[in-house]
Amino acid sequence: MSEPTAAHEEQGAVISTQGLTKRYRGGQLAVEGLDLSVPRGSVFGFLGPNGSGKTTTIRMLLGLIEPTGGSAHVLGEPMPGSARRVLPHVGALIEGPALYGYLTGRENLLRYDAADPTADPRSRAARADRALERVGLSAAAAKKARAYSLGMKQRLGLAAALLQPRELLVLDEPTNGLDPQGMREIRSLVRELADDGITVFLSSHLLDEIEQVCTHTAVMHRGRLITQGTVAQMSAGARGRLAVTTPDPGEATRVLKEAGVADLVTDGEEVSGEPPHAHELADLNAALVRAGVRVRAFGLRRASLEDVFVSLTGEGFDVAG
Ligand SMILES: Nc1ncnc2c1ncn2[C@@H]1O[C@H](COP(=O)(O)OP(=O)(O)OP(=O)(O)O)[C@@H](O)[C@H]1O
Repeated sequence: MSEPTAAHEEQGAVISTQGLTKRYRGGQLAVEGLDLSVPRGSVFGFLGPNGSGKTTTIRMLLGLIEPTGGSAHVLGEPMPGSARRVLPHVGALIEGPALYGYLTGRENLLRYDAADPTADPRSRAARADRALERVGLSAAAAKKARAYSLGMKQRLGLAAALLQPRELLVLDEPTNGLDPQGMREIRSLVRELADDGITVFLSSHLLDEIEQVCTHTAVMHRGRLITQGTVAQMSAGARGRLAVTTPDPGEATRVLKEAGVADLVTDGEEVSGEPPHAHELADLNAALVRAGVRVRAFGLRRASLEDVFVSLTGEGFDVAG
């Protein structure tokens, strides 16, 4: 087994990949030349439409499949070569947890714990109870898992991933299929885990989810990385849109067009467009008022990750890869 590669951890990267590539046997190039760097302590959102290569990347990071090119380091060690040493420090939840419906939540956790050869049986019950408490399932611990909602099942899966202390949690689409309440629960749980110092790497095809919970993000498109950085940097990098709310959208559109505002879109009482570089926003507002347009609200809307994606790929976010 090789020694930890200090260089990767020195940079503070919990996950780093260099030219990571996967071509499936059928010839499908699922991931191509991926250079990823996940800082320690981040909540890292791995974002991309369905089919963009997220699950394939996660499976390579966890050593479940071999890359066909490039390399990956997790916790400073090469994967899949050091999987046996690395994986005990990594909690993972991919493709929903495997649960026995006829067992209670607590019994399911005891089973998971018993499957871990390094777990001391004498402290098993205490570990299961602590994990249940951490994910807010103590009150439902004695219920059969088949009576759990999807959100509760997902939290039980997280509890299983948290039986041992972890440095890194890898979650593949953790809120997929959940109702809004279930989504909120998982998101707040992710924030709590991050506050406890665990680095969280989660994949999602939901832009607002990444904006709500993540500090950093990497955006995939057709197997390639198109950008990565902090969520704040990314939104700041893309230009926001000028948005005017008015009961006179027709007249507002005319005035704004004359003032050089491009890509004007009217949606009910809101007119939005690309703010012109040369213009002071105050002058635009003054022009509207001079023309008799009644302005209810006027301002720049922060760019969303969707704006970033569209500006980088020229495609909407709903594309199937
Ligand atoms: N075992 C496999 N054999 C062949 N092709 C595969 C295999 N698994 C995935 N692919 C293909 O690789 C590409 C990337 O798939 P992947 O599942 O990694 O994307 P994803 O971003 O995770 O999407 P989703 O959210 O839909 O799972 C897709 O075109 C998919 O059809």
